[in-house]
Amino acid sequence: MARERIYLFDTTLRDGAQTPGIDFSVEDKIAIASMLDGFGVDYVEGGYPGANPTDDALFERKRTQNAAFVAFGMTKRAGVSASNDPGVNALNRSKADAVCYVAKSWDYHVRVALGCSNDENLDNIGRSVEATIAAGKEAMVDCEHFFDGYKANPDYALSCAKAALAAGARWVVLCDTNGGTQPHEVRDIVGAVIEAGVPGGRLGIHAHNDTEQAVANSLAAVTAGARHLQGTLNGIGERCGNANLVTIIATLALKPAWAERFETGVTAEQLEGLTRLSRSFDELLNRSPAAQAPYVGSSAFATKAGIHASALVKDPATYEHVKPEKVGNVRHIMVSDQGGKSNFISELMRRGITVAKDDPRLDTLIAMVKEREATGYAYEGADASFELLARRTLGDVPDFFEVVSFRALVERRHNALGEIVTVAEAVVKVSVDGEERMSVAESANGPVNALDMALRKDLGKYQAEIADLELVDYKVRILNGGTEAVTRVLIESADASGHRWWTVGVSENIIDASFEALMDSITFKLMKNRGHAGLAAAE
Ligand SMILES: CC(=O)SCCNC(=O)CCNC(=O)[C@H](O)C(C)(C)COP(=O)(O)OP(=O)(O)OC[C@H]1O[C@@H](n2cnc3c(N)ncnc32)[C@H](O)[C@@H]1OP(=O)(O)O
Ligand SMILES: CC(=O)C(=O)O
Repeated sequence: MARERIYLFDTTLRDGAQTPGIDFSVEDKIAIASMLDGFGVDYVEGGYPGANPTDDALFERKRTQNAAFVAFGMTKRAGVSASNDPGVNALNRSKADAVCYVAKSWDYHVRVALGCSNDENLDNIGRSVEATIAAGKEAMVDCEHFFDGYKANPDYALSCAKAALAAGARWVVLCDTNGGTQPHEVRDIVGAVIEAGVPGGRLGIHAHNDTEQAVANSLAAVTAGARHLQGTLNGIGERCGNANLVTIIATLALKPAWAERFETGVTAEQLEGLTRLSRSFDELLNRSPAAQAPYVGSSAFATKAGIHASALVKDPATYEHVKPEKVGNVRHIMVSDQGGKSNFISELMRRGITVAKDDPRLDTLIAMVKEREATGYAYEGADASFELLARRTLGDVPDFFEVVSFRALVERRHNALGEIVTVAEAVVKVSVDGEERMSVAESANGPVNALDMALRKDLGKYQAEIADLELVDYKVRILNGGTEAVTRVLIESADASGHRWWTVGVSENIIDASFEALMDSITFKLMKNRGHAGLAAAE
């Protein structure tokens, strides 16, 4: 049976630009439009020409090759013709392929927000659509507040949709602007609109996520007959965001109930780039990807639980609703106090360490991880410290150096210019091959930085090897609180090979905790240099 086509409309650059904290430059918009254009979506809404210089500059050229490039704006105002309305002219003169008008469809809004008559609003919708078609562009209409409007006055809401349709709009898009409509209401209202004569093949949905139902509402609209879905990358958008197009794309493609009946423009090959698309977008926004994002999050196919891991290694289908590789994600079995032998064997294998299930050293390692996690360690976020603990338990880590003592102090004083400065000083004494070496360092960036500098100043024969070691991130978390508090420090390190690793330290004293994580980082680097740890060991 031939599958029906669902049309995907991306509004990341328009409704997404209304997200608090997000501010796109023209270059950002061009880059995102091009990411979307290569991904099989049908429409890319770029913004609102006439509203701001960024969007004016964007719409001086067409920015997509495959997807239709869409300009958004409001319908003409009452009392002026479409040809004399500057807003409508800016849209129709832009280099967009299509124009998406926002039109009021709730009579209360027509009265309060627009201050015109219901009939004038209908006329504004019709004339605006006609002007766009006359300009040689595809026209579509976002019926703002359609669901709330329909509940208040179904006849008027319907007449707005029909005015758009009669004037030739390719798509009439029902908007849940305030985001409070529930899936069963969407299904009923979309069904009623189709029943009233608006064909599903010209009907779309634009759902907001204020009750976390935007994806469910979009799919409910498809169930009822709508064939055009609007959404944004990673669900950004005004207030709580829009329907997450990433989730919608994967669900339509991978869930048999949808995939057997419908197809979108996204191919199976493009789908494998979904995780990359979602993460590249976050990268561009300079924010961390949401670990628990469906399909594409780093936790979407991760398990800590021992019972799950044990079944997963026998057959991944036991605990996965789809295969991670279908969306370009990866399975991740983690080690922690929630894990059993299967988690550990799987993670050790990934690191090139083979250990039998009945090896007593495996029991020792698991017991150590669980005991240490109970005192504050967190190994799922400290891959290198876990690997060192595992290799130490298996007797694989040499004593490269020994720290005989260290001291750190912080002083607030006047400098030579009479300014008040706070300076940290550290002294570290290490022993390499039985020979003691003492290093002193001073830092304006605090005692941990001073200790790190002193520790890495003179490691004797290992000094040259750690020259490219860099500390790139440092996280501190106080556990338990109160006077009993312990501090967990996580340090991310990197070297010239581009490899990054995390180490952990825990103590009642933040300096001790930091020092422990620093020492693990250096030891891991020395192991890695010898091909005895990290990726090199697994190859
Ligand atoms: C549900 C949505 O997401 S709709 C999209 C919302 N997005 C934005 O508003 C972002 C871009 N907007 C802007 O930059 C500005 O609001 C502009 C440039 C469009 C307009 O700015 P201004 O002319 O200063 O008007 P202002 O923003 O104060 O008010 C909006 C005006 O549009 C009118 N209007 C709103 N919707 C419509 C509509 N669908 N059709 C016709 N007029 C409309 C309002 O009645 C109001 O008119 P008034 O000034 O006569 O009261
Ligand atoms: C048009 C739009 O963004 C809305 O109604 O939510």
